[in-house]
Amino acid sequence: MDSPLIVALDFPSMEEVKRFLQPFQGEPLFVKVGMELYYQEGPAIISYLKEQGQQIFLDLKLHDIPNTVKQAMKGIARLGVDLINVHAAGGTKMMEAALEGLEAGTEAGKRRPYCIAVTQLTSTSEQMLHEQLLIERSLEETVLHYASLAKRSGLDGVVCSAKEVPFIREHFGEAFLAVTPGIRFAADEKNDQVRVVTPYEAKQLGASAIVIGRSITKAVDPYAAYQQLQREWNGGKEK
Ligand SMILES: O=C(O)c1cc(=O)[nH]c(=O)n1[C@@H]1O[C@H](COP(=O)(O)O)[C@@H](O)[C@H]1O
Repeated sequence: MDSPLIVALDFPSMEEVKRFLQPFQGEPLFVKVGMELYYQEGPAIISYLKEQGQQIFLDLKLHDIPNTVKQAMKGIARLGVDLINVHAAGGTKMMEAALEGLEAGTEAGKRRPYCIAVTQLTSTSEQMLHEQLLIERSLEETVLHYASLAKRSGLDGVVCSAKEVPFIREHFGEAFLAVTPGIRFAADEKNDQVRVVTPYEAKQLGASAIVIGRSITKAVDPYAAYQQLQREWNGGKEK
């Protein structure tokens, strides 16, 4: 992945995406298209963003029986996105099927999209894990276990909080991608996120890439906020 700063385009329409991207003209980004945008605009939004030279993380968090995921991934690979995700909770057979589908749908001679597995959503707390999901192990143990399932299935990495990246690095090395949402500037609201870190901390903790939405998209000046993101990632002091 070329750029480690992934901006979540969590907008309801292509018009709003165009408005947001206006100040970034001529500066291709790594963007994430998630459920809100993709379920409204479909493959057309991917074509548009590719024409604009953007790298694309298509965040659809697939989680279904292996055959359904495999067939869906064939179509996703044909869209020509750079990165896609599944839920590790789907298990190793589902993750292996995801890769088979991606390989089958990728044009000959091209690299298949990178595929990473969501471990525990960054909106999940340890308390929620125990009380709602009835998982007795600690959050770190669970993330590590799901990461080992992803690794065993041949996936390229995981989605987790930057807080868990040191454990991931210790067990799976530097090449295994650790893509981390739940990113906020120090002064920002957490909103629905729980396991939150700043861009500066995420870099220090060893994240491969960070995913950031509202701290940029809802900023008074999104372009200035993106520049702050770049500064922090490059070692600038937090404010
Ligand atoms: O897979 C994801 O991208 C994802 C996984 C996760 O555990 N937590 C998480 O927040 N995300 C996504 O990352 C983005 C975070 O957005 P903000 O909270 O606005 O920065 C959203 O689009 C989420 O859907």
